[in-house]
Amino acid sequence: MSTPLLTLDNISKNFGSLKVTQNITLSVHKGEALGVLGPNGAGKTTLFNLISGDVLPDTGRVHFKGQDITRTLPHKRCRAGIGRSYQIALPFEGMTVFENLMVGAMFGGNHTRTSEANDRCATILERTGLIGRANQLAGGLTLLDRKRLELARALATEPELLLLDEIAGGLTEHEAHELVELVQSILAQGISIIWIEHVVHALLAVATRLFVINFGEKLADGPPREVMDSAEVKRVYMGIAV
Ligand SMILES: Nc1ncnc2c1ncn2[C@@H]1O[C@H](COP(=O)(O)OP(=O)(O)OP(=O)(O)O)[C@@H](O)[C@H]1O
Repeated sequence: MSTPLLTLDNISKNFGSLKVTQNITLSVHKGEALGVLGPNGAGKTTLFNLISGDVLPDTGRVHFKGQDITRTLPHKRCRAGIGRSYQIALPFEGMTVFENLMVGAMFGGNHTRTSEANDRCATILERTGLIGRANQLAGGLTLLDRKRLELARALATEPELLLLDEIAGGLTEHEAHELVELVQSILAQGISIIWIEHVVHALLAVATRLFVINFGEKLADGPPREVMDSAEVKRVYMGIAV
């Protein structure tokens, strides 16, 4: 098999006496959509923070495209191709939707010219259904549009690996369906994805593999159906006694 795009090798992280990530080993290959599941507080967002560099591990190594990035700063990881959305969207509220994207494109993208970044942002706004909101202030957006903007901003940084943190929560069925289609189109474009999501049916519509965490430890990693059918996953994640 080809070199993985991302590898976490035996990563651990404690916050004081709390063991939030325990000996996690994980690989993601180009073209994969890895779904991440786990109960509240299991350590899913911390896993993203360890990948994006917002948190540094106590032990273990992180590699991206074959390079050791264990101690690399977040902005450098972003420029290397790791884009992320945050669970709580915090756009620049006093800036327009378009300006928010431009910040991402100029910061993380590979554009030397503003006109290139402009074109790219317009394309992303079109794809994410935000083109009609381009000149609106981000602070006035609905929940769905805030989630779209969070994803659009991450896309503007031109990621090869996109980390999505609970983007479907709180959406109506129809809105979640639209979001799934958007994520599928991003995947089809060749961008690899890791998606933390409690809305399981949305996740299953996209994930090529599932990774389940419990108390910071890996509980399961494999094909989605197999993982969802596992007695241990049903017990821990869905609260079903088997
Ligand atoms: N910076 C921090 N300092 C101290 N404790 C933290 C910190 N970040 C996270 N934690 C704790 O680590 C544990 C795991 O948090 P994390 O946000 O990674 O879980 P999660 O699986 O994403 O949860 P949720 O599904 O509720 O979003 C929680 O108990 C949380 O309170």
